[in-house]
Amino acid sequence: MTVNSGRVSGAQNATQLTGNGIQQALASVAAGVGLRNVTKKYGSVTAVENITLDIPAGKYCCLLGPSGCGKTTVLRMIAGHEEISSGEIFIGDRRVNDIPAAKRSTSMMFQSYALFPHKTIWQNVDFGLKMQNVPEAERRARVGEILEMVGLSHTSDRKPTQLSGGQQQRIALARALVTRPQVLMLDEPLSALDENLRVKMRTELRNIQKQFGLTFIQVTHHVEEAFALSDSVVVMNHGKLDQVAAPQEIFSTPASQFVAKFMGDNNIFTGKVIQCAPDTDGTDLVELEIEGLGSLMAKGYCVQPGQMAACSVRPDLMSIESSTSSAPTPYANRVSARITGIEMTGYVTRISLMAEATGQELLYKVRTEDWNNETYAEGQLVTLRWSAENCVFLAH
Ligand SMILES: Nc1ncnc2c1ncn2[C@@H]1O[C@H](COP(=O)(O)OP(=O)(O)OP(=O)(O)O)[C@@H](O)[C@H]1O
Repeated sequence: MTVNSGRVSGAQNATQLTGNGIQQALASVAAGVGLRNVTKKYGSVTAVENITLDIPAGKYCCLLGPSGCGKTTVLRMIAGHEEISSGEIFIGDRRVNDIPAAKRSTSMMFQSYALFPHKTIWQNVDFGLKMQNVPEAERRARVGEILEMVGLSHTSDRKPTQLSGGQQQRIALARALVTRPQVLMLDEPLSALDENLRVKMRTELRNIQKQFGLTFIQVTHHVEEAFALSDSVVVMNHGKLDQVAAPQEIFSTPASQFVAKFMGDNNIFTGKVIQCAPDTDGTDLVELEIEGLGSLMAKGYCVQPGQMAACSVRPDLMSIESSTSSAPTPYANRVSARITGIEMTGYVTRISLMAEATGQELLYKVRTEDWNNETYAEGQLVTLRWSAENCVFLAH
């Protein structure tokens, strides 16, 4: 763990600083979480609908989705802060439906840190142990140990306002972990931080989770954050699970139009399935007829021809050629589009386009270094092209 000053502390040094004691203590209690057909209704509002989910012990899982999709409700139900309407929740082997929050062996870390302003850092971290009536000598050892783990022993006499945002966040983490929870819940823990600190702190969270083999479940609506942190991402849509998979899989093979859209920049085309042919890798090559654009080829699992469906292509997996080019290309998919905007964002340049025939807005992303060798200009008509392999068929 690196603090603002560049000093090395916490996660990287934890074993060295504290021996294996704390590592073993934390890792040995980490437990998986299971939800079985869990539903939550608030009056006529169904916040979470019949979800079944397994989060393995020692893994980092992010609940990702737009505002109101039910992420926080899932977190609160696991923690026991919200009663479930039906279904079952397990932490490790324990069915916790009827176990109150304080006895579930979970801890929650909030966006606002929720540190007590009038207590010292030491007292803040000690608070949970005191509530659990842990004997004083043990409390002293455990608070000292966890403060060392996050590299902030020297701040123990200070008040929270005398710490930086990043330090406060680390104290909030220490306070959540000092009780040695089986599962740590994190409710948007990074959203109060500025961009630079957010990236630094998410690396620290991930390092600590990995090094100590903890089970972390985090709520976020930031795609990049979920990708950077998670072993497994749970994408939620209107109270249901749309996709549960490793970040790489969600990025390369979104399971639904909703997931493809939520990733942000994907180009999505909606149309009718014309025909399918089995491909050598067990998937199907699917031909879609897109009104105004003609035929597009995608990879996925076929549905009944005639059915409406969609396909999605990432903006970095397209390429561009002059509309006057007559050279044959191996690309199955070609769309004529006009450049409407060029944005250099650093490593990547984003080119906005509009499909000439339909007016659909499209996005092409390219390494700035490569774009600088091109002579395309705003207003120019070009051809966007991409292969069937890079085009994901989306049945729903
Ligand atoms: N106490 C409540 N009473 C009534 N409806 C609620 C209550 N809490 C949440 N809801 C509703 O349940 C749905 C899911 O809410 P939830 O807070 O879980 O969403 P979320 O994905 O965490 O959203 P956000 O990212 O904005 O926090 C929403 O429609 C919300 O309005």
